Amino acid sequence: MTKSVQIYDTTLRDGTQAENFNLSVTDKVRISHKLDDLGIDFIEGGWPGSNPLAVDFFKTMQGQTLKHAKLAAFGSTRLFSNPCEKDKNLQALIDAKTPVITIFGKSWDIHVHDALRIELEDNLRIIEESLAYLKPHAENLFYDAEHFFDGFKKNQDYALATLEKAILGGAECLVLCDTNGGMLPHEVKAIIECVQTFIAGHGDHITLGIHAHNDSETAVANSLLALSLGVKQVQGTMNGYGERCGNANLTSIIPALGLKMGYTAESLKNLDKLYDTAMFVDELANLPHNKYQPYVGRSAFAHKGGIHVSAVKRNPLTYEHVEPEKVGNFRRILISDQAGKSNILHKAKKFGIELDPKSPIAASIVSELKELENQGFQYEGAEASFELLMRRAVGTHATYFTLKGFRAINSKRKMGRPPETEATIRLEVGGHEVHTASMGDGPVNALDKAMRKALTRFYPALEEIELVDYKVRVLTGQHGTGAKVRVLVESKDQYEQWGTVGVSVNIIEASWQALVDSINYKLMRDDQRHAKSS
Ligand SMILES: CC(=O)SCCNC(=O)CCNC(=O)[C@H](O)C(C)(C)COP(=O)(O)OP(=O)(O)OC[C@H]1O[C@@H](n2cnc3c(N)ncnc32)[C@H](O)[C@@H]1OP(=O)(O)O
Ligand SMILES: CC(=O)C(=O)O
Repeated sequence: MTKSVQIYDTTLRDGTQAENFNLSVTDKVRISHKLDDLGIDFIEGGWPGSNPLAVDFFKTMQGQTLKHAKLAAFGSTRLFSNPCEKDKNLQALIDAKTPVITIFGKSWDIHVHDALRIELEDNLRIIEESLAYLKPHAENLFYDAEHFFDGFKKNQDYALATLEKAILGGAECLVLCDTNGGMLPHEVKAIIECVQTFIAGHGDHITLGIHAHNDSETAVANSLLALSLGVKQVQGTMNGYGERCGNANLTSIIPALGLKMGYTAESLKNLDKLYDTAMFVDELANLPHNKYQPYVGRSAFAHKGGIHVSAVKRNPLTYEHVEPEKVGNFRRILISDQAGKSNILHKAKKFGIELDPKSPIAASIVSELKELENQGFQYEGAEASFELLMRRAVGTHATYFTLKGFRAINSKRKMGRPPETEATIRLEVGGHEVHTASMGDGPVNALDKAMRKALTRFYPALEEIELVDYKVRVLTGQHGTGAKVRVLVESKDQYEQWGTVGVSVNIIEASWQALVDSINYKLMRDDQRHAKSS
């Protein structure tokens, strides 16, 4: 028998309660369509009683069509001092004109006394009355029982009484919230079973949902457990964004339901869009992607240890719990001091380098790599430098220029005035000697400019290179300003982006190595492209 589940995404509401996670109306609209493409069933767009941005968003969405998802507006029960028809929050929910309305109410007695400062009976009234008032305005009416688990542990009868009032008010789904995120899986089971027995007497049209926060790192586990017990709706956010430590991460829950638990839902038909959706949300929120995230992280299927790589190449099941393609992710093989021959052979194939597994060159590349990594080089983020290293080892590299000497001068003449920097360089290119100079914002910038000035005469395509990132890392184990540094340079042209690395006790020398690799890589790739097209 197939089991169905409703996926309710609150990235646009609870997600935006996360520190540094902010979205404009346009971002929210774009994310809504992306979530709809993924097949999310319900998209909670915001709290219209809270801010004008949420109101604008719902207005904008009134003119848009979603293929599958239903939009939900979120708010609270009415203020005790207001009758429903005068409560601004309830009016804003109606004005949002969404097919779904979700309101939260208090389940925990201390919240009623200390946060709302009203009597327990009065809270029961506002829950029932608010829901009953909203009922005619919503196709689906959901009730978020805030702090349900904590409330249940402290005063079970009262927590259940709030649910009863929500049912009487007309809520069709009672969403049990672990608002403080403190619940552990073994506690969740007993509470859900008790609630299931309680609601069984109220007809089978009432369903349960779960909304878990991640303060104990158990939001996904608690949600999956709840679903396995028969809960029908799961609420969460993309990449787990949310108040404090975040919400249950739908990018982990959705694939678990589809690939491991035998559920059906629209988004489970589109699992291969999950990685792309997760990246899209990070991109619009302008937050760095968490590469270590399960399923959708860039490292989720990145194999580093030689033993792992060797086995994965023979059978991916040996070190992968699911196929990366199923969630739109892909397998990566990393190069580091933990690599073995299998990592090297994999890269050789990827770079189009012929390398006999039995040849001593493969083994010598592994030892050279380990020696260089020991000196501080790191190739995980500098694959272009590694490709050049491999080509030098097999003898298929080209020499585009030779250094005859460079000088970088940094002169500071007065306190409070910026220094002046200048670099001169002498290179030999195809039998010609070139000698150029350039000023720069700093010695590395001046050197980069002087080198390009010298080379673009011979290789005009170098003008296409853009330096997109320049990172310096002081390597531990050495002293203060005499420490070794590792420089990582990220470059791009119209075709691709590539990383190169340099290491030295001298930051200019380390930068020079990374810049030279970047230029050599560009020229090599252009040659390969020309060879292919001719
Ligand atoms: C568990 C959750 O994540 S719930 C969602 C939480 N999200 C947010 O708070 C973000 C949006 N919030 C807001 O924009 C504002 O807090 C508003 C507009 C909702 C309220 O703003 P203000 O009126 O200035 O009050 P404030 O921010 O101090 O919130 C406390 C008020 O909410 C009331 N309140 C809190 N929960 C509820 C509830 N479930 N039902 C009714 N009222 C509630 C409190 O009683 C208090 O009102 P009071 O001072 O009249 O007693
Ligand atoms: C409703 C909600 O966001 C919570 O209880 O966490």
